[in-house]
Amino acid sequence: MARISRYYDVNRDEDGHRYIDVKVTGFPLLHLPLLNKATAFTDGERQRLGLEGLLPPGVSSLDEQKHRSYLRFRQQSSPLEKHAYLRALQDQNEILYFAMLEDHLEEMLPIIYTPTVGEAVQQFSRLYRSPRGLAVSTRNVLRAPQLLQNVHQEDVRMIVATDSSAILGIGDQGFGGMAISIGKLSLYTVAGGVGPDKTLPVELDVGTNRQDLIEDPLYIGERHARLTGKAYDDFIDAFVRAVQDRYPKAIIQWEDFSKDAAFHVLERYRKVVPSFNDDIQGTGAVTLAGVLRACALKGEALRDQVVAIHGAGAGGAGVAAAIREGMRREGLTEDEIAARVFVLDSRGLLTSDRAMEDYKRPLATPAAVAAAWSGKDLLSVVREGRVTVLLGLSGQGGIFSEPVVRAVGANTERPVVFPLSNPTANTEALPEDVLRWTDGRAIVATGSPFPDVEWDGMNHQIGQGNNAFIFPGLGFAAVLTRAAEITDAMVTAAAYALAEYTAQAWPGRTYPPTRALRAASRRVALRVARQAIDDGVAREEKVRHLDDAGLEAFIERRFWLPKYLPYRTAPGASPDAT
Ligand SMILES: O=C([O-])CC(=O)C(=O)O
Ligand SMILES: [Mg+2]
Repeated sequence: MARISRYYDVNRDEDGHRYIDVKVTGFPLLHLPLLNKATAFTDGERQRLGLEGLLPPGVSSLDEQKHRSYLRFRQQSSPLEKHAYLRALQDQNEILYFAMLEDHLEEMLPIIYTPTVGEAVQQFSRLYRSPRGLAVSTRNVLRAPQLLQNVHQEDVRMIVATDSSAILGIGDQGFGGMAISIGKLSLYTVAGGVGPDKTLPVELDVGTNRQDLIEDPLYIGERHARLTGKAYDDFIDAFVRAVQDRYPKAIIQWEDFSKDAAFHVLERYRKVVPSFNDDIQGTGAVTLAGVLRACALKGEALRDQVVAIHGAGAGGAGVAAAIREGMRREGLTEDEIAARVFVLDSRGLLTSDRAMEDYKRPLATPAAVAAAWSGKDLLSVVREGRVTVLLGLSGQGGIFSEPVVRAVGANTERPVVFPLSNPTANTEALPEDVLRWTDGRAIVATGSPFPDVEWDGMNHQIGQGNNAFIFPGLGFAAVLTRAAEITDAMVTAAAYALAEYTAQAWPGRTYPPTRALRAASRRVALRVARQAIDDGVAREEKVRHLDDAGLEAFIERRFWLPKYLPYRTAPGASPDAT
């Protein structure tokens, strides 16, 4: 018997079929999103579970419910309205929400995730309707163990936690970052196979430095400046300890922490609790995968490229590390790599003789390499460094100007230009401009979704280089293998798995279309699980001796799918007991 929730367990009958033992009946049952089947409760269930008269007489199938909900979805007048509609559905009936998402993934992904989730973050206090996830804040963190006890789920395996200090490319968002944790976890379920009963979105509300939020009477977060230094560390320590006590099998995904905090938190905890930073490692891996594909399309190797990364926050630093690792694997020495990977922050090229934050030091170009260049700004670096691959992680919309993109185009027949910042308004250049400025020669991918571009009679598909192609498979593999730690090699394996899958299933593209997110995630999960076993961090006995076919079957069997199970009442359940 699996302990799932304070309110129900999943059991198997004599024939091995799964059913749910509910400990709640009547009205409260209709208000627990993980249990509510709404009009799909059968007549027998309605009688046994105290629901008669509380629902309209018609009994619907899941398919009929999906149809009804989809029609309503289509009637919503804007992406944000659609987002609010889907979130409300998720808070009423999670099986239906995920079943519908699965059917319409390509259409709904930009609604529940980037870019619309960016608006939902900004409007969070105004859109707020019902509770979801865990709100740890400066007023309750001392009681973190009790907060975790208040969560009804008994076996959480996947947590996405943000302190909202650097949401997407839009900065400090206070409590609103909760929407990102919620959105990422929807992808864990629909693409990564982690059941919604096993996921927990978390907002670490350490305050906000946004005076406009603090003064907004409708703001629902803590109204004071962000904790820093020891107070910040104590806060996160208390959270991590409480998670370890209550959910010893949980993996944590750190999301949207601003640059220094991102590295600090990752390094402080990655060996304490299995965890990874999505913006450093997930973005790094997804970018490496797309650049490897772009090189293959060019008929060249990564080792032949010169790469400029504009933006030295968590994403930029993670991408630099991933590209360097890719070059290392193709046989380049550290000196050769240092002369081929250039990272720029808002003050220009990072060179070893310049002042900069500690975490940027390893990304700096030896001063000698750029000593004779006329400037350290982006255009000079592209021209004088002979850059062939330009990657945008700056969060600055439009920063890839026409002269910059043309300069990359002058260095190579097939320039690779990835404006990766999110959401859409932060994209460093519009795909159609990049293609126009390079006479259709560029290979373009973006972080947020963009439609295909027609140029000179040719259709150019714009790949979505978003960490959504990495984290669901990476996290799912970590959950299934019960990884003691998420190693760098596991993250790199995710990158190569995505490139391999794309080459096989979608040749000619840099990234798969988002409708293939689930297939891509399964391949990522397979390769990451293998790497976890090879690295000796897989604590799950059952996977350690499986060959690839066995591992694939194991992943397949554990992939959660949205289906209604039959209900029985658990012994001792009384009507209306909660
Ligand atoms: O959420 C996304 O779309 C990708 C991501 O992690 C970010 O931009 O911070
Ligand atoms: Mg992020």
